[in-house]
Amino acid sequence: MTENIIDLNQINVEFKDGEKQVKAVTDVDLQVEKGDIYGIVGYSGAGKSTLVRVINLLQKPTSGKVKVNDQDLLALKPEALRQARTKIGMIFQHFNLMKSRTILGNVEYPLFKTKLSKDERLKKATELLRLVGLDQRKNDYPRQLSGGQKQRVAIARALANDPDILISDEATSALDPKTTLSILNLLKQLNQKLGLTIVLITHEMQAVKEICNHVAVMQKGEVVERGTIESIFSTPKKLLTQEFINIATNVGPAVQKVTENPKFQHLSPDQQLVQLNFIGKSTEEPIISTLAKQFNVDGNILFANVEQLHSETLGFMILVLAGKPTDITEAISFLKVNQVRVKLLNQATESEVTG
Ligand SMILES: Nc1ncnc2c1ncn2[C@@H]1O[C@H](COP(=O)(O)OP(=O)(O)OP(=O)(O)O)[C@@H](O)[C@H]1O
Repeated sequence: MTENIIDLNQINVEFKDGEKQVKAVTDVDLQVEKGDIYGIVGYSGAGKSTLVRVINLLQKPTSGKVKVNDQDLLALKPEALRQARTKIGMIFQHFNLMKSRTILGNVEYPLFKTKLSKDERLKKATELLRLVGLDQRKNDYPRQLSGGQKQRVAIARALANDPDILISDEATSALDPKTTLSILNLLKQLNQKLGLTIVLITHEMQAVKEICNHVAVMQKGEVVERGTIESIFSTPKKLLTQEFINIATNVGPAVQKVTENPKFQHLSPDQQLVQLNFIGKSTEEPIISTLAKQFNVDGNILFANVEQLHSETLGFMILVLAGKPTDITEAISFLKVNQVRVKLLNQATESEVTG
C-alpha cells in the first residue's frame, strides 16, 4: 500500500487585498506519496506558491485539513509545529543565502538550533556540501559562486535538518537550461539516495518532464488536471495542459511554424496536414510505411520528436499525408485503431479525430 506523506484536503486560501477578497487557492486536494517527485505547474498567479506554503503552514489556510507525516499540522502546539517544519525543507528562485557567511557558514546556520557541538555542525555541513558537489568551495562566499552553485548551497542548507520533504519553489527559474538540468538531476539523485519526497513548483512543464512522477496543473487557484507524468503527457484533457505539453515537447512552436507557412495553407484535396501523437507500443510500429503500403498514402514528415518518460515512449509528428481523399480517411481510421491521436491541422477549425 502506498503512503501519503502529504495529504491536503479541501484547502482554501483567501487574502484581503484592500477592499477586495482574493481567492488564491480554491478547494484543492493534494496527496503526495512518500518518495515521490510531484510537480505543480501553472502560470504566474495560479496559486502554486500559496498552496505549497500551506504544506508547512507558512501560509495558514482559510479552511481545509493539512496532514503531513501523519500529523494534523493545524492541531499542533507552536513547539511541535516548529519541530514538524524542520522536516520540510524549502528552496527558492533567489537562493536567499547570507552574503556575509561562507558557504559552509550558510549550511551550518540551521544547525545552530540543534544540540550538535560546533565540530559536529561543521562536519555535517561539510558532508552536505559534499553531497551537492561543493565541499571544495566551502570557504568561499556566495558572491564567488555561479547561480547553479548558489542553488546547490541552498539545497545543502535545506537538507541540514534531514527533512523528509523538500519543496522547490521555482528553484531553477533563474538558471540557464544547462544549469537547470544539472540542478534537476541533483534533486533526482537526492530523491533516490535519501528517499526524499520532492514537491516541485514550476511554470515549465520541461522541468516536470525531467524528474517528476506525478503532476498537477493549476489555474486560477484550482487544480484543473492531475495524474502520472505518462498519462498527462499522452492524454492531456485540458487546453491549458496541452499548451504546457506542446511547449515542453517543442510541438507548439513547430505547429505554429508549419501552419503559418503559406506553402501548407492551401493544400490540394489530395493532401492533409496532420499532427500525430504516438503512445507506447505505437511508437515501435512502422506506421508511416504501413500507410504507404496498405493505403497508398504517403507521409511527408515536417517535424518529429520522441520523448522517453520513465516507462513510456511518446512520439510527436507533423506530416502531410498525400493520397486519394478516401484513402486518407481510411489511413486516419487505421491510425486511430493503432492508438495514434490524430489532429487535422489547417482546417477552418483544427479538429481532433481521435483520442
Ligand atoms: N499575501 C497576499 N496578499 C494578497 N494577495 C496575495 C498574497 N499572496 C498571493 N496573493 C495572490 O494570490 C494569487 C496566487 O498567488 P501565488 O503567488 O500563489 O501564485 P503562483 O502560481 O505561485 O505565481 P508566481 O509564480 O507568480 O508566484 C495571486 O493572485 C496573488 O496576487
